[in-house]
Amino acid sequence: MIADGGAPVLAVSGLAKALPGGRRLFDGLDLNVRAGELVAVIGESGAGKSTLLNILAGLDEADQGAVAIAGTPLGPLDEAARTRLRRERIGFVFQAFHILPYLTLGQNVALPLALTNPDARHAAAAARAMLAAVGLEGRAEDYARDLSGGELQRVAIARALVHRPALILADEPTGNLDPETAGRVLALFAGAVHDGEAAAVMVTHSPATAAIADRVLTLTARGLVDKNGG
Ligand SMILES: Nc1ncnc2c1ncn2[C@@H]1O[C@H](COP(=O)(O)OP(=O)(O)OP(=O)(O)O)[C@@H](O)[C@H]1O
Repeated sequence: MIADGGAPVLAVSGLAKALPGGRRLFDGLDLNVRAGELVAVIGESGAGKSTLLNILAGLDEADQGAVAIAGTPLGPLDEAARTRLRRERIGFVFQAFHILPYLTLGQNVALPLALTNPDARHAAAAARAMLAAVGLEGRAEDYARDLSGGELQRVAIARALVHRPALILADEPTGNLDPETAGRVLALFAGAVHDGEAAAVMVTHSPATAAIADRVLTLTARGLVDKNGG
């Protein structure tokens, strides 16, 4: 379901980014994503998809343009305020944000809550509920090191969603999964976005993964374009 009306959760306008050597990745990039909407970003290798996600998260700087998350512009925020916004408002399913092998599943999933809320009992209960929602009921005490790839990916999704972020950023959320597991993980991910009324941007190379999105946009040097070139 795509919510219509209301301010977008993610509002991006006029974004431009060039590499240190001068190669322009994109220019004039606009993107609005509303609550409950899942947008897939595809494009050639090296087009700048991961760079774009990093800019949306405030982890990298654009050369021009503006990004606002839940009405808060990133531009004027200092590093501490950006970190706080990230922890409170964004859920990440990134390869770089790996699940920690020597923590239990419950501890891994509770991490985003532990960073913002000192109520450990609430965090543990919320983590158990979120693990159950991704099909890992009763597994909170298991260690992450013993999990399969598909199970780990589900833990990563539970961790990205546990603090009910306004915005979810995902980089290849089904990377390295077999098609059947990938399908299950994706359905779960899309359901969580739609039910939780989060806005989500997901970068992928996989047409099957992109197919579950509400919109599929291709990253080009002139920004994000849809299938019809608009
Ligand atoms: N810190 C950096 N300094 C210089 N070049 C960089 C830096 N980070 C990324 N690049 C370059 O920017 C370009 C875009 O990289 P990015 O990872 O964003 O692309 P991508 O579209 O996500 O690619 P892929 O689909 O292969 O993951 C690449 O040519 C990469 O080599």
